[in-house]
Amino acid sequence: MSTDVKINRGLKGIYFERSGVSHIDGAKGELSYRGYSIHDLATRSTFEEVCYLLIFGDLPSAIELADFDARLKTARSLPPAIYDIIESTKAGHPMDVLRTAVSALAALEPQSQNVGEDAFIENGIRLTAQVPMIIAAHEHIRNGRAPVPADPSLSHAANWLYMLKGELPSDDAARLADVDFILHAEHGANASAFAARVTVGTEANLHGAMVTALATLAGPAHGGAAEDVMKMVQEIGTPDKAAAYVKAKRAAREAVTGFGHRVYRAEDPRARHMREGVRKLGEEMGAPVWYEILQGVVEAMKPYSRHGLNVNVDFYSGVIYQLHGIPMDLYVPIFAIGRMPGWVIQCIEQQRGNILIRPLTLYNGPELRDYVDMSDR
Ligand SMILES: CC(=O)SCCNC(=O)CCNC(=O)[C@H](O)C(C)(C)COP(=O)(O)OP(=O)(O)OC[C@H]1O[C@@H](n2cnc3c(N)ncnc32)[C@H](O)[C@@H]1OP(=O)(O)O
Ligand SMILES: O=C([O-])CC(=O)C(=O)O
Repeated sequence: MSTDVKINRGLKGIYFERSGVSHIDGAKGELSYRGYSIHDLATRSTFEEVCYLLIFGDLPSAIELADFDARLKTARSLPPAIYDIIESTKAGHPMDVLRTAVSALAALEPQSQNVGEDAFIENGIRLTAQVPMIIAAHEHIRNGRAPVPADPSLSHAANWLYMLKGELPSDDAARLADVDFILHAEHGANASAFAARVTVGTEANLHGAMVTALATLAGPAHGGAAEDVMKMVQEIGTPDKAAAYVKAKRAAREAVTGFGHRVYRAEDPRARHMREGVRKLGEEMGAPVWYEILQGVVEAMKPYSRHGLNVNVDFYSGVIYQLHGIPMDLYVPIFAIGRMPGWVIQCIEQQRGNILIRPLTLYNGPELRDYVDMSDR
């Protein structure tokens, strides 16, 4: 057993592949998709345009966008058996229900077994349209209501809110959801995209990779952070208690949720758009206290920021969802709605010139020893 092997636990700082999709400059706190700054995309683009950009590599022309939008809208349907599966699992966490339903779609829709780039694009577009339908249907079914059918006249974000709430969202609410999806759409070799790539590396189909990605996103160190931030804000209760909360967490050497990132050593560039969203929405709704609590935590964390420890994308998103009256356990599924195109393109990149992803673990168990029969143990 070699002892001089360098082990990179958590694959920190390791390049395992090349990717032409998103670029993250962790030191400067910059992010771009296909060469376009996240700030331009968040202020000037729509989620549909960003999906097209991520999957096909360039911003769409008006005709290309209309065609892509029509494909997404045509895909807004679920086999009836999915509603039965949601009914029988309705008491579970929405992320478990979503993952189970996506897994069932693989068994129910024969085209999900197809592999190759065209199949991944086709199945990726279908799943991108179906994922919000599953989440919204579950929310209605668990509350004893019938699911709200999709409205083909609405954008992806507006239709999501319409299916969830059963009423047309305001333009501002739809745009905020649209921006949220754009900001969450893609982020390189994050844990869930990496997990999806591992699945595709075995030549498995896209639905299998999406199940892997959903399972991986659910954890509190990744997509689960927004839900935990909202719980933290509720626990803190009033802005004057934020400093004491942070002090106690740091004294116990516990992580403050919504802070920290494997790659960023400056503020996550996505956070600024969500921060502005919380501030504006809180003021408009006469509930500025949530924003004030969050800013109290940011202030109290400053002495601990020597490693560039800063807020990440999910520090502000939970409060936006709360102000929209969305249940806390839907926060991770909302992240998944936005991340669909990122996962799809990561899987497409993986299967171009595919290679099995199979690193090594350095053995540190017992030396070879003699087998002892049961009667002698
Ligand atoms: C969309 C996303 O997935 S973004 C991430 C969402 N997750 C969260 O918000 C959960 C809270 N954050 C964390 O748990 C971590 O920051 C992670 C898991 C995201 C990243 O962890 P790592 O890459 O292992 O962080 P890393 O080890 O480089 O941390 C550097 C230092 O900052 C500290 N640190 C990191 N995150 C936090 C935090 N949230 N609160 C307090 N201290 C922290 C570490 O303890 C470490 O300090 P030390 O050197 O004195 O021991
Ligand atoms: O990149 C990461 O490690 C996590 C993250 O911010 C994301 O997936 O959006």
